[in-house]
Amino acid sequence: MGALPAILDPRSVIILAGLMGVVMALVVFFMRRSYPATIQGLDEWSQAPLMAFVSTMLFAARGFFPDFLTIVVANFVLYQACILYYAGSQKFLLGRRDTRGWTVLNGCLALAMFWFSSVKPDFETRLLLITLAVSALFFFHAQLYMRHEGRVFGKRLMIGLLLAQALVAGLRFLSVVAGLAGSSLMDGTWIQSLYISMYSFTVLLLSIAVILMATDRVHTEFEYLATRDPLTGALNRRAVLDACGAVFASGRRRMALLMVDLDHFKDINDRFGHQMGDAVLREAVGRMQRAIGDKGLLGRYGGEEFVVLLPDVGKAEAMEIAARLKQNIDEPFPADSPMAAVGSMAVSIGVAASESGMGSIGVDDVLALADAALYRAKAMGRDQVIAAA
Ligand SMILES: Nc1nc2c(ncn2[C@@H]2O[C@H](COP(=O)(O)OP(=O)(O)OP(=O)(O)O)[C@@H](O)[C@H]2O)c(=O)[nH]1
Repeated sequence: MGALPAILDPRSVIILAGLMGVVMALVVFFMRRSYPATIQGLDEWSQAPLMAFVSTMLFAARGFFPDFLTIVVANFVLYQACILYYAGSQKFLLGRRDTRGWTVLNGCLALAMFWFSSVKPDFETRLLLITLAVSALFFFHAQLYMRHEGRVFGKRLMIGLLLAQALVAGLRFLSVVAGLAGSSLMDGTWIQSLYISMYSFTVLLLSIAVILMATDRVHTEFEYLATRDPLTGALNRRAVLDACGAVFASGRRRMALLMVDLDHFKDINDRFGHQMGDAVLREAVGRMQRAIGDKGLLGRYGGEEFVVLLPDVGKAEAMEIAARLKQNIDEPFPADSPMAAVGSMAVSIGVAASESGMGSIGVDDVLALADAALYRAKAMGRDQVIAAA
């Protein structure tokens, strides 16, 4: 079996894989420069293929350079490249990296490679050790993504690649156990060719997966920025009006809108400063979100005025939600809160709801109805919920 003819010349494949790695490293490097700093991991992901390139050049020089370089250093650098890919994923997914354990393992591997190449040369044992270590690292790497899986194609591609790589390394390990290892890296056994070809494709596809994931993240961040109020994180006016328009266009029978305005907010600014006012606004939004839950959307209409869009909610439930919202806002600030000096907030709410469809009435008309109810709430002394006529 080990004597099956080579499908591909291992040395050419190794050099080609390394060159592909360099091209991909450059692509990720230039991406990193134009992407926002919030997209983490690109540094590691652009360095990893370069390291892989160095290691492949060393592997390809087997027979020309001393064994220490083409075995001990080459394997060390290759494993370090795999660790860097993993570190990039940790930063991308978790915002921090910790690969110390894997680096220590790599140090031990290097010692073993030295022992089994210079002191007691044994190709099979070297192969057993490195394939086991590679398989374990790729498996752990895949697991990291499985714990953070999203519906993003890049992530799924990443998981597929990492598992395939772990599997091929595992197969190569078993081939050694079964005595099919060949006698050196340049032996063209089928499993050797599979392993090396798989590796070269992985270098290319890993970088593509990385580019897909980072691009998707940038897209999500920009979308978030374009639709959110930067101070409070609530939807901005345009986004909430768009959402209202979409709900109206869907022809639902039941829906409700709340217009919410903090009472005497100017006093808070005047007495405690604008920054305290900002903190109070953020706190108010958090409390309102808790009252709304997944029943609807909250948008900042302007200043200290908010809109709550409640699709599929009738008048009675809208009044309940408004009451809960007011109750949450009324809750005094705890003594240990940075806003304790303010004491508490109050809010006025106007509610417009429909049980039987809006007929020819448009978004603007319903907003005007809710606004008129809010105006009445203010006129009647504030701190209350009023339903539109
Ligand atoms: N801190 C802070 N203040 C804001 C922001 N946007 C608007 N304001 C302030 O909100 C205040 C709103 O004042 P008014 O419209 O008089 O409303 P009010 O004092 O709440 O009075 P009523 O609504 O009538 O109860 C103004 O002083 C604005 O400067 C913001 O983003 N941060």
